[in-house]
Amino acid sequence: MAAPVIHVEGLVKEYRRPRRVEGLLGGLRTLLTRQYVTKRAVDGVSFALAEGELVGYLGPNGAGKSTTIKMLTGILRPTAGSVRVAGLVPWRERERHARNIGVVFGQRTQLWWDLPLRDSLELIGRLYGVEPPRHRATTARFTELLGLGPFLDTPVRQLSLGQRMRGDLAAAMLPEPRILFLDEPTIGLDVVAKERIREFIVTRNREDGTTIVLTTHDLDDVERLCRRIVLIDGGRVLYDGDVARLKERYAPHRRLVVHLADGAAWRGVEVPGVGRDDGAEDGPGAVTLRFDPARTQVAEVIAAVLAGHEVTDLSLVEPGLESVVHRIYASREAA
Ligand SMILES: Nc1ncnc2c1ncn2[C@@H]1O[C@H](COP(=O)(O)OP(=O)(O)OP(=O)(O)O)[C@@H](O)[C@H]1O
Repeated sequence: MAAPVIHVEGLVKEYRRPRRVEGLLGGLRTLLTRQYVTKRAVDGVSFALAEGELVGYLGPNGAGKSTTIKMLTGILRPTAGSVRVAGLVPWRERERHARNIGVVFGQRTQLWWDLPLRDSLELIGRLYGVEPPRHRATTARFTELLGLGPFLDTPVRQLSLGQRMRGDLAAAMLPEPRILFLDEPTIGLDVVAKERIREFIVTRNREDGTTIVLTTHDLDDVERLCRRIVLIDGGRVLYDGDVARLKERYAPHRRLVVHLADGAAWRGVEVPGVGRDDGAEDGPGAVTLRFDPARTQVAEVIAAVLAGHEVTDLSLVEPGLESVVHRIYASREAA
């Protein structure tokens, strides 16, 4: 990898909270004795991102995602470990760092609540000192791509969540940052708004080479946008790599759904390693087979099915990321 644009090494963040003792006397004791409980939210996370990567940073609730992002954006100072983003230490060189990054938090807005969206975008250009002609051109391009036109003159407080999110994304990208942090950018949006936002993210990454770190619980976002994911739980990295390889590792099987012609009976297939999928909820006239594509070729399975049956339809089902990730979380909980 060329020199990474984000380099995280042994990152640790501990939160310290006063230990609470119940009751009035307990409250007094809390104040007097000042005992603390320490919560290690991030526990030795390391990863490196090359310029232009688009990575999903995933994990269940409380895994430590937001805490990591807060350290990468310079909001929080780590307890231990190191972070460099575009060569800077985020919490130490906050102002210079802020010029390199864009941040969108799905639940909050950075737009001016009382101003029309158009004015917010204009102000951002001035704040970041973007040359006016360039700013006008970028605003026009993003207005078109994100469909902002119909509500540019509406005060931000009157925008729907989907409209506001599109406005927030435009605002974050107008200064053309090298790195974009997106925290749940599609939360609560309808499918059309989600798609528009995903398209915009992909385009910024491909066309402008923006490095993007995406935190989301929506695995459709990840399937659509990311080749690589970093999966964390309990503050530690569980997996870092290709989405495709993750599926191969945790869900190696494929499924072939066979729809039999009216009245045809299922007589089975004699191919080693191919069997009926016990977990599948087959409707009438449908049979689901399960096989490992590393051992058995799909063409072989199909040929065997067709040789012994009259079939109206066949469909091959790839494992979804959702089921793979659920399986990983569940195996962690059971451990
Ligand atoms: N300010 C804080 N003080 C104390 N503990 C905190 C604080 N912020 C987060 N935590 C704890 O740190 C852990 C990690 O929290 P974090 O918000 O980073 O998780 P997350 O992966 O972003 O979760 P979610 O998906 O629910 O947003 C959790 O156990 C959380 O309760």
